[in-house]
Amino acid sequence: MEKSDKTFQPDRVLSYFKKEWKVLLIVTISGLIYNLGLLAGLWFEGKMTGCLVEILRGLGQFSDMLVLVLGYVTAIAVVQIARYIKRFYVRRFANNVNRRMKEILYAGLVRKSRASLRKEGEGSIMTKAILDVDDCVEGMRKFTTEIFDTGVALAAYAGMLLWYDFRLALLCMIFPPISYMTAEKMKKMIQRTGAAYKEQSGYLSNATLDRAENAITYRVFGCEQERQLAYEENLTSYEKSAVKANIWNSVMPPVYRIISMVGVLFILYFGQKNVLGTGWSTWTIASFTTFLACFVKMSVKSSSAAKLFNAVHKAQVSWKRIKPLLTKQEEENGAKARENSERQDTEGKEAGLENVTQLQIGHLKFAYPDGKQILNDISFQIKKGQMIGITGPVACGKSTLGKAFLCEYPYEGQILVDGEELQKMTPSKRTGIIGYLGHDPELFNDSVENNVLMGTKKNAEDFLKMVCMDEEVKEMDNGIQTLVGNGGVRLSGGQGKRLALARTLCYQKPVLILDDPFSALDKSTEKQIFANLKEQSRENMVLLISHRLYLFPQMDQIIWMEDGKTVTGTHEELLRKVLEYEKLFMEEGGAGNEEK
Ligand SMILES: Nc1ncnc2c1ncn2[C@@H]1O[C@H](COP(=O)(O)OP(=O)(O)OP(=O)(O)O)[C@@H](O)[C@H]1O
Repeated sequence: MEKSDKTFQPDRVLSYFKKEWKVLLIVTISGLIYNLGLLAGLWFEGKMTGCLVEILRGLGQFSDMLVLVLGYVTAIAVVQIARYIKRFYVRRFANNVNRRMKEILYAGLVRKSRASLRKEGEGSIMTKAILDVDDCVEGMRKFTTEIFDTGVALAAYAGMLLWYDFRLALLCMIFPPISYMTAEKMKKMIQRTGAAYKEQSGYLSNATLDRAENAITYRVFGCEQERQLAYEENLTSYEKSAVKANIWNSVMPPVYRIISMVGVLFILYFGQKNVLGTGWSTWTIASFTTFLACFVKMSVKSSSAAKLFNAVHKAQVSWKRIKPLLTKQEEENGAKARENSERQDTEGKEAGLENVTQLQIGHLKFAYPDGKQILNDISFQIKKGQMIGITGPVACGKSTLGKAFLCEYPYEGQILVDGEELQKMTPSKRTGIIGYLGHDPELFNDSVENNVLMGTKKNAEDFLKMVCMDEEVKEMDNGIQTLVGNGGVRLSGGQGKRLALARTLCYQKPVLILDDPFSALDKSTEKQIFANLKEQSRENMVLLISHRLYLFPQMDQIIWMEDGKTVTGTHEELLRKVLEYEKLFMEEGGAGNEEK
């Protein structure tokens, strides 16, 4: 696994070029050889034409021609080999940058707060960001290629033209810049249509996800027809925007090429005057041929420079969008989380944990930005090795209390981790301390194994065993490599929950918040997993939110929540203090169900 590089700045394009300096050095050397070979080819072409004329006049030798032909063939061979090497390494450069950017991007998206993801639309942001990385890298690849294919070659051709006849050269060279300016003028249109296309493709991916995830609900409630129409509308807008963007992208390059070629007309007129000895310079046929060939090549190259503008403009739009997601913090967070998790594997499970001994919650108050006060003056403590059960009536704020630890929204009061305020910690430190499993298992369309490991190199089976899922997974079509579908659609509710729990346990954290992790399980599986969890979390602190109380006698402490306030105590104390708690516990079988 690649370690985080201190000097690397993920939000600077130059950093990606610097990181690939070795590959770019090979590109530079092969690019220079390629361009020198191209010039040599043109020089040989002119010389061969001149030699042919001499032979036809009976003044030249065939042996001279043979030497020129051999030189020409060698130049072409060198050009082709250098070209192959250059292209191979430019592609390699692009692949390396693409992989690096996507790694940082995934780390960023995985750690982005739910609130901001929801605001931007999860599907949309993911799809857009991945497309953006591709466009951006394509721009960087084209830029790297064109530096040699265009930049160096243009300078060499211009030098050669000026050397043959500077007046004619200056006259002809007016047109390529006009072609550049035209490309520059078209920039806004290409950017606008490109951005519209990206936006539509984001909407479409959202609509597709919505159709897949909520298909049954729409069918049951008879909204399928209406949803289908809405989807068709999305598809039509997407097609329209794709066609528009493509037209602007493909129509303009031929226009740029025609503009830059206009100089040929001047060469034919003034060039023949030079050959006849009545022009600005005195030329042979060979000089005329070389000049014309040089200009044609230069025009073709300048039209690719104009094309390069398009690619770079597109890349700029994409870069602007993904830049905020490519931050140093996210790069380090991703690397740190994986390193920690792998260290746990090699040095024993406790080694990678931050050493946290105590959590103190004092006068905690919380309200959602658009809502009423949900938590109102909550205080309790938890020590290393303890497990706390949190329960209370429906919608009393249990999940909200769990989420407060994620610091997605500001809270009042304190959550102190060994005396340090959680809210003031850096996100990377907080991520290293708080482990969280919410109602939504948040599974992605990959194998069972990858859903557990999320990039770490542990043994996924160990964690599947802890959540009593190892046998079930073995019986799946492709065992641990079985794809679970987007959001885990190919799994049962209980399997999805357990798989998410396995992932949470795989990324051991000192504080573990589990929001109703057993809701879709039968009692015997729940008991077994609970026993494994207790065993595994002797070095953690676990806050377990649940409606099912029959395991609560085994908790070190219980928090009863009601009206944003709490009553804290042992199970026995709660039975005495809170009538509602006693009632709920008895309804589940009471003492007969206790598992001391
Ligand atoms: N993102 C949100 N924005 C605004 N209000 C919210 C949000 N999430 C939850 N609420 C509100 O906060 C209150 C508490 O919700 P919460 O999910 O924390 O309760 P809960 O005790 O976990 O419920 P349950 O027992 O059903 O799991 C509810 O009134 C809910 O409507």
